[in-house]
Amino acid sequence: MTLQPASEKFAAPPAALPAAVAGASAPIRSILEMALEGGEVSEAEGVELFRTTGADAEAVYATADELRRRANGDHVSFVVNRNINFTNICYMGCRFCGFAKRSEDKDAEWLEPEQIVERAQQAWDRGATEVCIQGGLHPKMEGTYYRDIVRAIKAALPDMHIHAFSPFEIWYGASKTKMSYHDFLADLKEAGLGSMPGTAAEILDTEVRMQLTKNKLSAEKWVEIIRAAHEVGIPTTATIMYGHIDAPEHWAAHIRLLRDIQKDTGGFTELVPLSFVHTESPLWSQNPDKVRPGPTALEVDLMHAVSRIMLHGWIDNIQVSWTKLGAARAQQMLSRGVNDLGGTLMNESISRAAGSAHGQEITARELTQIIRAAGRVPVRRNTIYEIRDIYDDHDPEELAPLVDRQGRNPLDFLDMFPERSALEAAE
Ligand SMILES: C[S@@+](CC[C@H](N)C(=O)[O-])C[C@H]1O[C@@H](n2cnc3c(N)ncnc32)[C@H](O)[C@@H]1O
Ligand SMILES: Nc1c(NC[C@H](O)[C@H](O)[C@H](O)CO)[nH]c(=O)[nH]c1=O
Ligand SMILES: N[C@@H](Cc1ccc(O)cc1)C(=O)O
Ligand code: SF4
Repeated sequence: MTLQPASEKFAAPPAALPAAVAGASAPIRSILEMALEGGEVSEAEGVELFRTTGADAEAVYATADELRRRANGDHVSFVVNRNINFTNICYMGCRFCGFAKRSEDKDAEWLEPEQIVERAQQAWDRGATEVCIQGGLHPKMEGTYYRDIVRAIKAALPDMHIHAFSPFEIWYGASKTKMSYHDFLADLKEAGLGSMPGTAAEILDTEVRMQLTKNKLSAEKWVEIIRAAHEVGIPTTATIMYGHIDAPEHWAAHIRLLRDIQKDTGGFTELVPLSFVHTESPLWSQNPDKVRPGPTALEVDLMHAVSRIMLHGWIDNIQVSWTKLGAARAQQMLSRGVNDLGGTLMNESISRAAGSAHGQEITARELTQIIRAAGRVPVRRNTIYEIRDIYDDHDPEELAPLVDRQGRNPLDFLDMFPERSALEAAE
């Protein structure tokens, strides 16, 4: 991989301890001081940090904020992208998922390659640099469909970055075509796949996965596919879906596992903590006594902060998901170790299907306002975190104009998407 471990990019400058660390209890203070001196937080120490409250939790946030500042400075990034969920037809039966439908359901969807290309073209015309493509595991789909999608988009839009297909989809395509993960991935890369979402990770623990997904894609297979992707030169994101039947022990083990992989491959671009959205999730509605309705506010704060601390020097981009948390909470996460607000998305549907009400899209203008209001500098990036624009003019009225490829401001004409307006009107 060409991606360089962040530890080599940023030597840890000795700095004064954040004041809040002094207010922590002795055991927490010693873990945080060690982390601030460049030490590595172990899995057991991670669990301790996840269990903090009050002044201890404040010290964890201050440490995360300091490490974020050392790694990313004042920049907070985002990418202009569009989600294309080419089908929601899926029979895998993951119990947390509100997105999957059966073929006969009235809201079942299937997009042909021409329709996918049309959406990618509209996104390109609005200034998107990435399409983020994921779908259900349709029972009648050919394993070669994944490659067909990539080829069709690249033929029309050679410069569009294709960020697509979770390890679960790769497992499905490789099984259907009877190819090894390595060969299947190399084939996709050759067709033009740029990177992969590290979804389907959920909680990388066998017992938890038995209850969430009947272990259809095991933790070991998720890791094997991610390692194979990094090996063939496909970077991936990393995710953790938390706040259901999981506990701090699972979170610390999950994050340590991601760190171990990163030490070998350098292939992760970012971690995206995904709060479990319970409202329309069968997992919750069928077991409201045993399943938590998503993480508490404290858990959300700690997830972002402890991830930053445990991954420091290895995965230095911590993304908050505005679609799970909404804009206001996403902004608060900027003081919990977060340096990235993810994508504009244009058509978010997975969180919506699970009951989330934060809309299908956020404009780049809204993102820049959120970032500025937090006293940081908005930065537009591409998928692999190369900086494209820095909006360091702090007068909001004099924003550097964000202009699409036809010279229009792509951020202010949402009515170009009739399906969005119709859905939003129906809410
Ligand atoms: C819906 S799947 C689509 C791709 C592919 N079918 C898969 O499972 O990997 C993508 C991801 O959405 C997330 N997701 C699904 N339902 C969710 C929910 N109720 N709350 C939070 N995240 C959810 C999970 O992390 C899942 O891996
Ligand atoms: N957090 C969510 C994302 N994040 C992914 C980004 O939008 C982007 O694709 C990635 O950072 C690579 O550049 N996407 C979703 O669809 N839903 C989320 O909740
Ligand atoms: N975070 C994923 C994308 C994603 C996350 C959550 C979702 O519900 C859907 C998609 C990525 O790597 O790009
Ligand atoms: S999470 Fe993915 S694989 Fe599982 S049911 Fe939902 S769409 Fe299907």
